[in-house]
Amino acid sequence: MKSSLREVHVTEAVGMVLAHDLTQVVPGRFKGPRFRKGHVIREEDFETLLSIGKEHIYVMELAAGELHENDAARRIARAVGGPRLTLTAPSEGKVQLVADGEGLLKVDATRVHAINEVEQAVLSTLKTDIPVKEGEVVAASRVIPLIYPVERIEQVERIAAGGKGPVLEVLPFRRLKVGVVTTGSEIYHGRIRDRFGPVIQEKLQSFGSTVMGQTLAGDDKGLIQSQIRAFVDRGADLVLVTGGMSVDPDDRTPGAIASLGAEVISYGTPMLPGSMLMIAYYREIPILGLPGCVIHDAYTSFDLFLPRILAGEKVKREDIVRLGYGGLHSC
Ligand SMILES: Nc1nc2c(c(=O)[nH]1)N[C@H]1C(S)=C(S)[C@@H](COP(=O)(O)OP(=O)(O)OC[C@H]3O[C@@H](n4cnc5c(N)ncnc54)[C@H](O)[C@@H]3O)O[C@H]1N2
Ligand code: MOO
Repeated sequence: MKSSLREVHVTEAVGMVLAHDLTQVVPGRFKGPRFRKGHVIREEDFETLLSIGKEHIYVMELAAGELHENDAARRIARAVGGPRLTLTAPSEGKVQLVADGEGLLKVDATRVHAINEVEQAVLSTLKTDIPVKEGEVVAASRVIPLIYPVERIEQVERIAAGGKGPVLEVLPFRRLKVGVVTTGSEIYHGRIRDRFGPVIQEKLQSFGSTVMGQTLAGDDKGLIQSQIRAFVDRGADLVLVTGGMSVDPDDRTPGAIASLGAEVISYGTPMLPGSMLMIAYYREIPILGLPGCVIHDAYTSFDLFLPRILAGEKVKREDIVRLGYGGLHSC
């Protein structure tokens, strides 16, 4: 049997039950459901219904193998939503996935693309690897028609289940102890005031991590190395080395980190600002060489990688290489 969708003029529809949400748009003031699915039409609704362009309403009977848009949207959202995500109730046929707490959003773009290949299924997400806050909407699902074939939803469900882990999830941030080694003879000798410390302190604090200490190393390679080692020995989960990242002969940070015996993932990142960033691992602890721009630019390559490190991910060479495309922010 095929579903039936019978059209009834609003003035004839008193006592009938709405089959879907009806949207009102008042530009600049309101966009949302004016009447909800399940609402029983009353005479006093006529004027409003006609003013939002609804001369007819629909009486719907679903056949076997068919789903109401709300149920279809709910099933897509359930199929893709992983840990630390909650679903909202459908509204205007749309279900939202909301972060339960702050963390790093992971989205499997390949499966999102495959799901959107399914005719008239919609899964719209934020981009992967961004930090999200508690209560933030990270994705939404819906289908375009009011009545949707169940076999297409089953196709969506197969795609969602056919990969490693969920399509979407939020990884919690770990609370790290962070050591800061500040290079530069101008800081060491007190010629200028250090401006890295406060910036780093604030960024880490906003993620719930703490700076366990900051030491000054001048431009002395041996001192930079011993201070990094000392932080690692004292249990640092991350060491940030500030300044001295450019090509000047007395900029010693990259050389100091490399000759520690650290595994250097990259010195140089195709994102601006932050192209002189260095990422290395020493005894499994991430060591980041931070360029001067971190002091004055609100969003650099450091801000892109920090949330991933806080979520416990190890940065790989390919993560860095891929940053160039779309990586020009400001410089
Ligand atoms: N010839 C080239 N020049 C530069 C290149 C390049 O590839 N070739 N890259 C540019 C980019 S991009 C950046 S970013 C900077 C990297 O600078 P550094 O990280 O080496 O920073 P410094 O040279 O040590 O200092 C630059 C500037 O910032 C002041 N500074 C440093 N540390 C602190 C601190 N803790 N508190 C306050 N101020 C600090 C320092 O005194 C300098 O004035 O290189 C570009 N140049
Ligand atoms: O590391 Mo540099 O900003 O690209 O500012």
